[in-house]
Order: sequence, then structure tokens, then C-alpha cells
Amino acid sequence: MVLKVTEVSYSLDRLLEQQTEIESKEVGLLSSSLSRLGDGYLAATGSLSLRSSCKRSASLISAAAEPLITSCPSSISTSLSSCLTSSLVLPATSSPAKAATTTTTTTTPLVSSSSSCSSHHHHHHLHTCSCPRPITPISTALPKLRNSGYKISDHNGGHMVKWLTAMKAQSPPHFRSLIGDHKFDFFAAKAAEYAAWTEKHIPILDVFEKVMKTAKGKQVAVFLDYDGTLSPIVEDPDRAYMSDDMRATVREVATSFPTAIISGRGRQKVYEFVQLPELFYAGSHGMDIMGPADGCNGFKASGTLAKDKKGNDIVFFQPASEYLPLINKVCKLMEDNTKDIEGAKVEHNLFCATVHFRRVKEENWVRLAERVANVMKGYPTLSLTHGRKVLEIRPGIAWDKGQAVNFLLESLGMANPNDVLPVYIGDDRTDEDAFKLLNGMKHGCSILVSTVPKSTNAAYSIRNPSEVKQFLHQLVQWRMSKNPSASSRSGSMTTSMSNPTLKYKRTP
Ligand SMILES: O=P(O)(O)OC[C@H]1O[C@H](O[C@H]2O[C@H](CO)[C@@H](O)[C@H](O)[C@H]2O)[C@H](O)[C@@H](O)[C@@H]1O
Repeated sequence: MVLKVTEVSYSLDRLLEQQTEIESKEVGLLSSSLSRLGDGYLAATGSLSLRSSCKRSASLISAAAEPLITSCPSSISTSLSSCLTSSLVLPATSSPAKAATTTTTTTTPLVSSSSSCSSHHHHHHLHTCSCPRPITPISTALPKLRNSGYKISDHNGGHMVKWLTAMKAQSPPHFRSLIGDHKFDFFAAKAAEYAAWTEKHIPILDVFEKVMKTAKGKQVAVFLDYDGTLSPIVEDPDRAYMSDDMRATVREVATSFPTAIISGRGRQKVYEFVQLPELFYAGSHGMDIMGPADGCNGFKASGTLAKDKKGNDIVFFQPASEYLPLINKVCKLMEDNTKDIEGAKVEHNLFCATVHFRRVKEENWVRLAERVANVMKGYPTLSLTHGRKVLEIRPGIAWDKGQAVNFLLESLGMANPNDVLPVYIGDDRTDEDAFKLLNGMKHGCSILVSTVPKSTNAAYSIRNPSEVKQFLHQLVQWRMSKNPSASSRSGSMTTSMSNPTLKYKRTP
């Protein structure tokens, strides 16, 4: 009996998205357990090669595999279940994951049977033969947006409904409400969809060497989104911590390449999470850029010079500074107007305000969006965008993450497209502006973080923060192999940017 790794991995990812309590260490552990198995199969007949040292991980893997287990005949399901839950269980001996049946895509159905196979008619049977088995169309399983009776009536209404529908589609599949073969088919079809999507947005880890060959003779610059890229998505935005491992990796990246974090969050908040003074930070979707005045990896940015509270020299650029009083006002209004909606949260991101839907019951989403639209009506100089279960209010100026990357490249003296290879990794709609910028350049490596197919401008894909860490690590290794003394520059980056004094004035 075989289970496809991508199936378990996919349902695990969905499950992890729903968990708020998992430490990122465990997430990494789980993901790497599965990714070590490649795109092959978990053979439950002999030994599974999943290993871990954490009981909670085991039960999570077990839960992730639950939809598959319930599709098996009970004898197999019991042994698989006990395999998965007996806390690791499994000798790291041979690699059944790389069984002869292994393929790199999942377009082949997870289970199959010979043409004479009678098990097609067995309701809870996991097939082991090779005839194709029909897959239930996913659309029947996708949840629909429920209308609470409110109407979104402002000029942005059309977009708003589209965004809410997109948000809904991002919700983890409700596999617990599917039964038997439907669960099985749902995950099989989803995995096949993802595999087809990765043909257009190739997994960067699969083509790392090839892509890095194009970096020969060029300066690589690294731009990283924060939420969903360096830290896993969690329910409470105040608890979106990055792991110590990830921090150490990002620090290494910054000692090897000019590096910036480009986030929708307020810059101060993202700095509190990352705590690395040697980087550039662009908060509020790029409207609040700051970095060490003595540069990053030998590259210095131009901009307004200032000092932080500790007296260190910093350089900053705030193209929307005059909007600050307005954003303060709208943020307050938004809070007052949404406080009766359970789970709604307004996050003040300095030059942007973010309204969170994640902890709001889906039947109240339209109601919340209506409140946002009503407040927005009074402020035509502001604009509205959407992200992962958020609506974001921002200054209506032509400035976005793409512009911020462009600004940083120019101010770091890296504007010549022949000499530079920018790498940008992000997971959200607002990262698309940066992907577009890179695509318009001569060289550029745009990478979307996603475990599900998404419409994107990114050329490459990567599954989750754990894989991002792996990619960044490979990048550092690549740099070291080209220039073993590269990391020695790190010692010079001593500027501390904690609690910097901000000056809200337009910079030249
Ligand atoms: O540009 P980013 O660094 O990705 O920031 C975009 C938004 O990220 C945060 O929200 C997202 O992550 C939260 C924590 O995991 C999650 O609860 C939320 O649903 C996501 O949308 C942040 O809280 C927002 O302020 C940022 O704008």
C-alpha cells in the first residue's frame, strides 16, 4: 500500500496553516521530514521513513494523513495509523520514498488499480494497482462566500467582493467535512493541480544551480518579505515570530549580500521580530525605508541621514510621510467602526492600516468589509489593497514594494541591470509589484512562497518558510564557494537600529 508524499505533505501544510500553537522549530522539523522523502511514496507495507523526535510532530503528521488513512481498508489504516502515531516509529534505513513508482509530478492519481480491479467499487479501499481512478472535481468541494445580507456599495465594491472570494478560496480546505473517497479525491486533485502549476512556476530548489549560473559576474541582492516568508502565517499577528534558525540564516545572508526586508508591517514592528541591525528594512509596504548608514555588505544607501536613539548613524526614506496624521485618524476610525465584530483587528502599520479578517467568522466577512468601505468613502486620497485575510488602507501614492526595491537598488549603486541579480521572495499579493519589477529587469529571480497554485508574476516557487531557509542557506553556500572570505565582512556591521528616532518629513 502506498501513500503519495505530496498528499501527506499537502494536508500537513493545510493543517499547519490552521495551527497557532506550533513552534516554528516543529514546523521546520515536520516539513523537512516530508521534504526529505521527495515526491515519492510512503510505503506503509514495510517501514515508513518518517522520523522525528517530537511527539507533537508525530500526532500532527498523523492528523495530516488522516484523510488518507480514513480512505484505507481498516486493516491497513490501523497499521498506518499506529506507524504514524507511535512517535517515530520509523527506521531511517532504506528509502521507500524513492520507490520505483516515484514520479516528480502528481498528475498520476495517488491510487490506481488494474483494469480488472474490483476494488473500484469498494468504498474505503486504497488501490494498489495501476488503472486510473476518477477524481472528484475540486470545485464541488470548494467553499463559497456566504452573504450576510450586507451590500458593499462603494465604488470599490466589485473589487471587494472579488477580494473576499479570493480570501475565502485561500482558506484551508474543510477536509473534515468531506467523507471517505471524497477526502481522498480532494487531496489527490489538489496535489495534481499544484504539480501542474509548478511547471510554470518552477520550484527554485530544483533549479538552484542553473539559476545561480546566471549570477556569474553579477552582484546578488536579496529582498525578503516577512510574514509567510520568514515566519509562518499564524492567527495572531503579534505572535508571528521567526525561528532562531531563520534569524541566523538571514544574518548569514546579510553578511554575504546586500539584504533588505520589505514588509507591509510597520518597520519598527518588523525590526522587533527580526532583530538584525545589519539589514535594510522597508516597512509599510516600502513607504518607510531605513538602514545602517555604513551600509550592508559594503553597500551604502543614499537618503536622509539621521541618528537613532543610541546615536548610531542611519539613513532613511519616507515617501508618504505627510500621510501620517491621516493614517492615524483613519486607523482610529476603523477601530471604532469594527470593534463590535468579533475577531476583527486593526493593526497600525505606521503609513498603512491593516484590517485583519483571519479571526472573524466567515459569515461576518462581508459585514466587516462593508465597514471598511464605509470609512474609506470619506478619504479619497487613500487607497485599499488586499492580502492574506487582510484589507489594507494606504496612502494613494504610486509607491509599492516594487518601487521600494527599485529605490534600494538605485541608492545602493546597483541600478545597472547588467551587473545585478536581485532575488525577491514573498508570499502575498503586495509582493507581486516587486515580482513585476524584477521581471522587467534584465536579470532577476522572483520567488512566490505558496503550497497552493496562485496566479502570480513570480517566475519561481517555493513551498514554505522552511524551504525559504533552505534556499537562503544554499545561497550563502554558493557565495562562500565563489569567495570563501566573503563572510568576514560581517564584523563591520555593528550599527544598532533599535528604537530609532523617526523624523516624519518628506525626504529629497
Ligand atoms: O508584507 P508582509 O511582511 O508579508 O506583511 C503583510 C501583512 O502581514 C501580517 O499579516 C499576515 O500575517 C499574519 C501573521 O501570520 C496573519 O495573521 C495575517 O492573516 C496575514 O495577512 C501583518 O499582520 C500585516 O500587518 C501585514 O500587512
